[in-house]
Amino acid sequence: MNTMNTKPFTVFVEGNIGSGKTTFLEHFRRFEDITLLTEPVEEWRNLKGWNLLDLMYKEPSKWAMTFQSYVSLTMLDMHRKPTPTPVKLMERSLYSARYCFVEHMMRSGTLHPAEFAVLDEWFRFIMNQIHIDADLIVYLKTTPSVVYERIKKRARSEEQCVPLSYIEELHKLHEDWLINREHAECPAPVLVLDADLDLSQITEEYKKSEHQILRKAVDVVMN
Ligand SMILES: Cc1cc2cn([C@H]3C[C@H](O)[C@@H](CO)O3)c(=O)nc2[nH]1
Repeated sequence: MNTMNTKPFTVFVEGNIGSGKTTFLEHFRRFEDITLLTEPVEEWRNLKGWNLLDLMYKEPSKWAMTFQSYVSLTMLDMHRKPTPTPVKLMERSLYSARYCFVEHMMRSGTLHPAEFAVLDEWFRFIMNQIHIDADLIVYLKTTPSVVYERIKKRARSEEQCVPLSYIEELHKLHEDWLINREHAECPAPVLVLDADLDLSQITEEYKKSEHQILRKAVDVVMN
């Protein structure tokens, strides 16, 4: 239990669509000292009966603003959720929302510059007023062609029209952020895992992060 109400050791799990984030989080389900917060996709698929994810993929220019506004609200809710454990693992963050998805939608013209300006003001306000920070980012690094095949196999209905070019552009934005470190506002150390590995081999990769995350959890509890 995180009885001293200290801030938990916070980990963001980041990566492209289909990079295995949910699978990675499930690997930690068995540790009672870790709170897992998976991406609230089901909320994006059903907000009072509206499937915003599907609307966004079907008519991006019309629905990207609405979708990304709601994504940001649900991510902020996750960032703010009180955590009863010394460690908190979150799937994605307001950072990947801004630096990867919103950035791409602005660069590709899916978001009108005025819409982008509003989303960027919300992001800046939240960063200045609420101080959302990570102690560690786990980056599930993948090759676009590998995750593209997984997306096809996973067959989440809304994603079937996603072209490889979109995956490649999202990959580049993740690399700019997490490998080239282009955004100083998010200084957390990054642990890069090779997420191209298939399920049978990737457990070794997860064990690498397990040690680093759990050791930090002990530090948080002991100090
Ligand atoms: C923070 C954030 C997550 C996220 C996911 N998505 C999409 C990518 C996947 O198809 C689906 C689930 O991750 O939602 C998005 O368009 N914008 C996002 N922003």
